Amino acid sequence: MAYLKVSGTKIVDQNDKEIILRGAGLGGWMKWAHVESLFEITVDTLAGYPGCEFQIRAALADVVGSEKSEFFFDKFLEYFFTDADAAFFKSLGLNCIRIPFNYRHFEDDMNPKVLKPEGFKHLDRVIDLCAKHGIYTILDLHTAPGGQNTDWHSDAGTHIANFWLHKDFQDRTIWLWEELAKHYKDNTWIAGYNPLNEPTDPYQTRLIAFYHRIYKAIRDIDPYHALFLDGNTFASDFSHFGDAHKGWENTAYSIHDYSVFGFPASPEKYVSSEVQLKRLKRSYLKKREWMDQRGLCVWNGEWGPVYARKEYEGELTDAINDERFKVLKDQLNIYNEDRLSWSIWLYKDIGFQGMVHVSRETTYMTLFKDFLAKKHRLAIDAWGADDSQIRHVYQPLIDLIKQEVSPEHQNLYPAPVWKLQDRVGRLSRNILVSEFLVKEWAEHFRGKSTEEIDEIAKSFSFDKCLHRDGLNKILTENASSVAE
Ligand SMILES: O[C@@H]1[C@@H](O)[C@H](O[C@@H]2CO[C@@H](O[C@@H]3CO[C@@H](O)[C@H](O)[C@H]3O)[C@H](O)[C@H]2O)OC[C@H]1O
Repeated sequence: MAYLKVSGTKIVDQNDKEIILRGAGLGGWMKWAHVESLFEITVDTLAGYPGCEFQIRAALADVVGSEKSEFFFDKFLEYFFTDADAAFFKSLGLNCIRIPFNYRHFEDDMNPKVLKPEGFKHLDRVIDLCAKHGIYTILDLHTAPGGQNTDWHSDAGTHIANFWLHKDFQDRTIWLWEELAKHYKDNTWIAGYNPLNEPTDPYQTRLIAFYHRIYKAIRDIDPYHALFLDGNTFASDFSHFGDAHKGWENTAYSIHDYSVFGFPASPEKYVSSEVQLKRLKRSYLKKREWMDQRGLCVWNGEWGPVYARKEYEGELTDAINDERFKVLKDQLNIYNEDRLSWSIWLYKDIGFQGMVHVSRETTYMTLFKDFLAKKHRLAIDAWGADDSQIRHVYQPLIDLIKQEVSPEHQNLYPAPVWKLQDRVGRLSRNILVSEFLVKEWAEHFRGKSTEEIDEIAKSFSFDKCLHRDGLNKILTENASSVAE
């Protein structure tokens, strides 16, 4: 087998046959995002933890000691994706998994530029499992040193994307990709590298300069794999890329096409009206405009609605989710017309967005039941959250800023993606309140034996997961459907 490559607007195999990559992101695995699964403490669908991954890891080590803590995380990584997951994924007709990972698996901040070989243990395992089932993978550096974006998933503990302010963080990232390229350059099941998830560079130009550097660094070692470059401002904006693409071969460009209609913050009920469909399409076309003007290849690296849960949304759950499925189908219709490759967010979590999710009956979910309910009530995972129960608490702060700050200074970058209320939500809930809950999350493990900790981690294994059948059916129906 040979490498996939980018040819014009398409991804093709060695015979120049078009390969449309359709699959999902493995969020919440080698990079945690609260909502995603383990901790859903802040927002990543991982695991339901609060705060940032590094805070959670430290808090668990404080409570159970570093040996048991490492044991837990290792087991979590193992159970989270096994042969059964790969077989199931493939059975849906999907062919690609985007694997987000945190740089901390490979490098310690206190020992910079010294490779932790153990970082490859699970990444290699999952890439190989996928290959065994005929699934391509795309490696996504979701969390770079210093934080390449303003959100919790860059694991920086702050909303300042320091990656853009310290050359040292950028140098370390270049170094890491060189190590990854050395390790993976011969692996043809890897469809490509996605060097930086959702950058937010307020000045735009530093991102392009960084992409030139990373392109050269990777290409010097690995001339084979395709690169998937995210646009600025959470993969939504290529307006400052100019002619930069002329220096980059075998490169696709990644948009993240989340629609507000798929979230609790939707301004209205989604009914697939003509006006709504136009809005859905307009926002998608705007993100890919720069590529379309130049005949470049587009990959939708993240998208997808979030879902209501019976334990929180009660009787409204099914109606809400039917609406979200409508958004999903309408997005897919648009993508099919363009023969678009996509990676929905995400494969597995604790019930927010995943194609499969950990059952409420498992040890992890039982242990954290009340904690997760509190997190949900406090809406500390600001992204995708329903903040209706606590909005009144933060509204005075928003009003104060509106009253005291002149309108032209109220919308700070990453505006317009972050509006004033989003910024207040991220800083006050996602960062501040979350920080207070990190220790409470870790305390659930106090006194647990190694066997008990293993059982908690096992909650994430495929056989303990429920399937979001509505979502999976729609994905299967669209896995290979394209306009001729
Ligand atoms: O780790 C993932 C992370 O990559 C993902 O990032 C968020 C993506 O959405 C961004 O907001 C959207 C921007 O476009 C608007 O049109 C949408 O309405 C917004 O939802 C957000 O700022 C990013 O953090 O989120 C999920 C994480 O688990």
